[in-house]
Amino acid sequence: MKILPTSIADCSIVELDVFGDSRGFFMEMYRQSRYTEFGIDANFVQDNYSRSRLGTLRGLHYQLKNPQGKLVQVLQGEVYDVAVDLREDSPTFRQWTGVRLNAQTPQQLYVPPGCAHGFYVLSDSVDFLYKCTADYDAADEHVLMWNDPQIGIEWPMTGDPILSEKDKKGLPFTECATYPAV
Ligand SMILES: Cc1cn([C@H]2C[C@H](O)[C@@H](COP(=O)(O)OP(=O)(O)O[C@H]3O[C@@H](C)C(=O)[C@@H](O)[C@H]3O)O2)c(=O)[nH]c1=O
Repeated sequence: MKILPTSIADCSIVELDVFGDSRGFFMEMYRQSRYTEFGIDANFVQDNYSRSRLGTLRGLHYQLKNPQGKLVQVLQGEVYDVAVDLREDSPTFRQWTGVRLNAQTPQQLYVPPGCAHGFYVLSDSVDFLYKCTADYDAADEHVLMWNDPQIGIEWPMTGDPILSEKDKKGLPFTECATYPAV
């Protein structure tokens, strides 16, 4: 296992060890003690699985009162995965990072609490699995507009993305509540 930094503070790429043999392969997808040892000291309480079709964009989501750290991974297909730092006291406040995640490369992205998260689907379909450090709370969910010009995410996209009704109503950064400095 290896941890690679991204341009966002505390947001890291996790490279997983894969053990291949004549039967196929084996990999550990999460072991709390190892992640803690490697600096991802998180207590995950919920696992989510979604399937999305080509051209779908989910996000950019965050919970304000109960922020969720997320450990995300693609089981089938490929996405462009994005985190936007909304922590006012972070050195990378207002910045974004994007990483291609696919099933062929055994990688995860750890998105710390205090970031908005979203992904864009680059393959015919995507199976997306992720762990969260806080329970989902629909009443606490906020959506940052995926194409906010002030954030300026460079999505590798052609044409208009497929969005949920909720994500179509995402707010521009200037109207989004952020995480105050503590
Ligand atoms: C996220 C979530 C949704 N749901 C329900 C609510 C709704 O009826 C249905 C679909 O929800 P959504 O449209 O919000 O699903 P989705 O757009 O996939 O939401 C997810 O997007 C990615 C980018 C994230 O970062 C996640 O944290 C999560 O917000 O599933 C739950 O029951 N539990 C959950 O944890």
